[in-house]
Amino acid sequence: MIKVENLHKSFGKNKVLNGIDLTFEKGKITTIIGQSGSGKSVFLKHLVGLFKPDMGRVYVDNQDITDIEEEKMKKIREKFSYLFQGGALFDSLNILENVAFPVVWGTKKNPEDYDIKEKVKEVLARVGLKNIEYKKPSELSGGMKKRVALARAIIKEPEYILYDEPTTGLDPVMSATIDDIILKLNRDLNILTIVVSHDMQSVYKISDTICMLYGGKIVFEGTESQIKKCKDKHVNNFINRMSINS
Ligand SMILES: Nc1ncnc2c1ncn2[C@@H]1O[C@H](COP(=O)(O)OP(=O)(O)OP(=O)(O)O)[C@@H](O)[C@H]1O
Repeated sequence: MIKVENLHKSFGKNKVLNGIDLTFEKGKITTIIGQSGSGKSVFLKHLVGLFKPDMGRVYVDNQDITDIEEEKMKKIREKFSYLFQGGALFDSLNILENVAFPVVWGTKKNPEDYDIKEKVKEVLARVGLKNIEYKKPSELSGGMKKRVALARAIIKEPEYILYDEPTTGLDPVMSATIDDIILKLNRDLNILTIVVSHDMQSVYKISDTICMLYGGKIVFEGTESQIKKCKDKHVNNFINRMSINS
C-alpha cells in the first residue's frame, strides 16, 4: 500500500500540490489525470523520494519515507518500477541486453547467462513478444519498443509500477494493446499500479480508480461511471475536452 497525507509542495511562489490525501492499494490500477502542469509528475516523484514535500507524509508499505535516509530510500526504490514517457531503450544494445539491463547493471552478470536469458524470454512473453532478443530497437515498431520497455520494467518483479503517459504517441490499436498488457500485468503479478495519462479511452479501460488533480488538490476520486456523472465543472471540461482529443 502507498499512502500520502496532506502533501504540499511549492517551487518558489508556484504552489503545485496543496494538500493531497490518497491511498493506493495492491492489485489495483489508479490513474491520475489533470491538465498539463497540474503537478502529476511532481506528485509521482514524491512517491519514490525524488522530491521531499514541504508538508505532509508519504508511506510505502506503512513505512514513513518522508524523511528517510537516502541509503534506506534506495532499498525502497528497488520495489518500484518507473516507466517514463517514451520508455527510452538503449539504441546500441540489443533487446536481450536492454531487457536484462536492470538485472545485470552494476554486477558481473551477463545477459547471456542461462537464468537471465530465460527470465528475459519470460517477461517478453508476458508482453506478447518472442524471438526478438537479438534485434536492435531500431528494427522494432513504436508499439513493440513500448512493450520491450514494459518487459524491462517488470524483470525485477516490482511491487509498484508507475507509468507516465504509457500510450502517448501510439495509434488506437497499439494503445489498446498496451492497455491490455497493463491490465494483465496488474492482474497476474498483483502489482500496485499508478498511471498518469491524458488518454481518456485508456483511462476508462484500465482504471479501478480515477483521480483528477486541479489547483493542487484532488478534485475527483472515483470510478468511470462516477466521473461521467460528476458535476464539477473543471472535471467536466477536462474529460470532455480529452475525450474529443483521444
Ligand atoms: N524541479 C522543478 N523545479 C521547479 N518547478 C518545477 C520542477 N518540477 C516541476 N515544476 C513545476 O511544477 C509544475 C507541475 O509540473 P508537472 O511536471 O508535475 O506537471 P504535469 O501535470 O506532470 O504536466 P504534463 O502533463 O505536461 O507532464 C509546473 O509548473 C512545473 O514548472
